[in-house]
Amino acid sequence: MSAVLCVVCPRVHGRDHSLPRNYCTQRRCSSNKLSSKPSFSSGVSAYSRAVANLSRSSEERVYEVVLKQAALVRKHRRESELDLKKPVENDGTTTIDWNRLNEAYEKCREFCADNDSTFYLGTLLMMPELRRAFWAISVWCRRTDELVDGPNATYTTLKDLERWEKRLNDIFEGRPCDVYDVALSDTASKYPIDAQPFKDMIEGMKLDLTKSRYEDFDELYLYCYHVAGTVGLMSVPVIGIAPKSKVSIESVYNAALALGIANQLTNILRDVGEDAIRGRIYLPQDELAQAGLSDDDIFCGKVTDKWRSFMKGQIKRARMFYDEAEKGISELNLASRWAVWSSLLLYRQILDAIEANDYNNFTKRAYVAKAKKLISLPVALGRALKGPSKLAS
Ligand SMILES: CC(C)=CCC/C(C)=C/CC/C(C)=C/CC/C(C)=C/[C@@H]1[C@@H](COP(=O)(O)OP(=O)(O)O)[C@]1(C)CC/C=C(\C)CC/C=C(\C)CCC=C(C)C
Ligand SMILES: [Mn+2]
Repeated sequence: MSAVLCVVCPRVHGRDHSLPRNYCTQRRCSSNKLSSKPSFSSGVSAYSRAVANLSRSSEERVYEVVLKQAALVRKHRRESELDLKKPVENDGTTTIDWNRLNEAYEKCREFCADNDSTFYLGTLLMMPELRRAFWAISVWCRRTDELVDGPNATYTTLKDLERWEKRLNDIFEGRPCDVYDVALSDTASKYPIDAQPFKDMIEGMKLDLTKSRYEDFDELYLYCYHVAGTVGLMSVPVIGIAPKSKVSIESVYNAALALGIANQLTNILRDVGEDAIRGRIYLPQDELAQAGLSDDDIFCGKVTDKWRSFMKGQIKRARMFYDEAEKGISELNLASRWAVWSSLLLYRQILDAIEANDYNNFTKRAYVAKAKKLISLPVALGRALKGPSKLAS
């Protein structure tokens, strides 16, 4: 075993890199390191914490979130087994306004159908109760993104995002502010979802207000975690892990995280031209330089051989994250596997469309035709019907 440059992150690992994905194994190593460390809450100063954070890779920092989310699931399972967390029964003093709740979810459905048609199609393949939860989560994500990407984004300040975070706390504490929040508040009360990934998404949007370049993939990975990997972490507690699954909860969360990252890398590659118009380049600067490309080449938007070759590498990396995500889908509850497979297959096809456009993502939008989307659905169903892996991880 020799030290080899990682194909995904820019570091050198002492691992057998004949494995298709080494970053995952590397992540496991860091999990060992993390679990043997004293907890940060045990008297370490904020300064040392900041220094410790600087010396850790983005993957290590994100993996720490994964460990915490997995620990929460374990705690929730224990509590349910002990019957400590009985669903709150209505004692007659609280009246649930079912009409208002149904209206709220209906509003979310409309919003999701209008703004995120690919994910909306996926939700239609879920059971009605889960579908509603996903509409509520999806609407919150889209509205959060709109704060920094929507028509009024130029007026959004860090203060606004802080207010948005306070409002999130209210949602989780059962004090919804508007009709869409009513639905998310209800979803948060029904599923063991944690506010952390939602807060982390808001942090990602803060990055969008302050940052328009990413030095290397490590920086970009952290951005992708914030704006998209978080969606994977929000989703697992709603979908649930198959009772027969023998793999660790962490590995399922890792796969969900990978799906979010893969989707975001795909978004980035699809939107290079649109982002450049807004002065944003979500591509690793060091890799652009290695390919002999500069910001000006992106702003000029000329498809050259250098660009094609650079794009091939970026597409390859995005596909690796999809491969990582695939490994976890069969561990999810059967009722949602079809939806997850579909959304993965549909989104991944955008990468094929970029190739079909001869890598012109400056002026041509890569899109997947409706017929192609529909053909993917039975393929997704076939894959979904395969059960959890027999081997424990
Ligand atoms: C084990 C395993 C594989 C589990 C699967 C877990 C799972 C369901 C993961 C979902 C991952 C997912 C769909 C991530 C979305 C990532 C994404 C596209 C984020 C976008 C951010 C910013 O994008 P940008 O501004 O660059 O691009 P636009 O041009 O604006 O699009 C987002 C826009 C954030 C908003 C995200 C959403 C609206 C997506 C919400 C999706 C869900 C809640 C999941 C729906 C899941 C299914 C299966 C249908
Ligand atoms: Mn956006």
